[in-house]
Amino acid sequence: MPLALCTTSHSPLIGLHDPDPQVRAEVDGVLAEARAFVTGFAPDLVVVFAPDHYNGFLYDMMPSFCVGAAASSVGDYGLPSGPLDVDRDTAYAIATAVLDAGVDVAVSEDMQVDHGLVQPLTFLFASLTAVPVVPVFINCVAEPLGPAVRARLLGAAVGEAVRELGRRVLVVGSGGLSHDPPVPRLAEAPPEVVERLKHGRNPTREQRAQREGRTIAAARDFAAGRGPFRPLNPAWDALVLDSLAAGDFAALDGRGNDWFVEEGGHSAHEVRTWIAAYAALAAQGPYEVRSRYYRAIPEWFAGFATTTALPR
Ligand SMILES: O=C(O)CCC(=O)/C=C/C=C(\O)C(=O)O
Ligand SMILES: [Fe+2]
Repeated sequence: MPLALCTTSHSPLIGLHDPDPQVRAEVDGVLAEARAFVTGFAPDLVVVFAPDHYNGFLYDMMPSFCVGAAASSVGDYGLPSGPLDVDRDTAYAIATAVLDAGVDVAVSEDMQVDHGLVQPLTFLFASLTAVPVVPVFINCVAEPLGPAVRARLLGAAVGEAVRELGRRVLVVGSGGLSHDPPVPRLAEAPPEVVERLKHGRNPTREQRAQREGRTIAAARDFAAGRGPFRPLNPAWDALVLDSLAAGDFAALDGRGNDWFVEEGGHSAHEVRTWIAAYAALAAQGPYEVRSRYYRAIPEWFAGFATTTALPR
């Protein structure tokens, strides 16, 4: 049954701290091509593997993976807020099949999602509700993290589940490759940030503006070569892209979490969403990458990449 894939980096800084206009236009062109690819495929369901940045998933209860049976966008970084058109029955069918396959996934009847999930929907559909969606959260920031291979097993189980549906399913992976933006870490956070990481859902408009202002200021520093952030790593990004394009999951399966951080920065764990999406596609058999774009964009704190792929 038809399946297609689009993976893309996201960045909260898009539109708020842009690179040179030529670079912005280049990325807009790539995303327009991805949109055309998706329009041509005409999915009737979108399964999105995405992280969260302490907006919907906090330390009061942090699962490794969670399938949303209902979800709404918090509207961070100027993105649209409100409900997604979640296909609840299919969300439960996928969660049940994934559990049966031995991957412990949580379920949410009220998932809050942030730019990590919303941006790819706006890139590809310009809307939160154009096509029914099943959101699949993958924890990529809140330590302790399980090994990245678990994301592959999750993706493979989701791929097996959607194979049974007899529908046109687009799988999406959303996350940067190498990048080290200022996402707080519990172990080194001051008390007021620890409190936010545990109980900081639904911040006030002022609190959200403050957080977003700090991210923009950090991006200014990073683009100017200042600050404590790890550099982007185009060579590592190429290794990840090459491995996924070749279906060589073994190149990533055996890697420890420290490897991802050392090579790509703390948020490089977001490549778990790409691993899951490609593993879902691989569940259908051999695949072929149809487009691949990469550019290191410090203004967005991102080794920014977008790929599309189809079964061979
Ligand atoms: O608490 C905050 O607002 C931390 C900043 C933040 O969420 C940054 C996110 C960055 C990305 O999503 C990214 O570059 O992938
Ligand atoms: Fe992110």
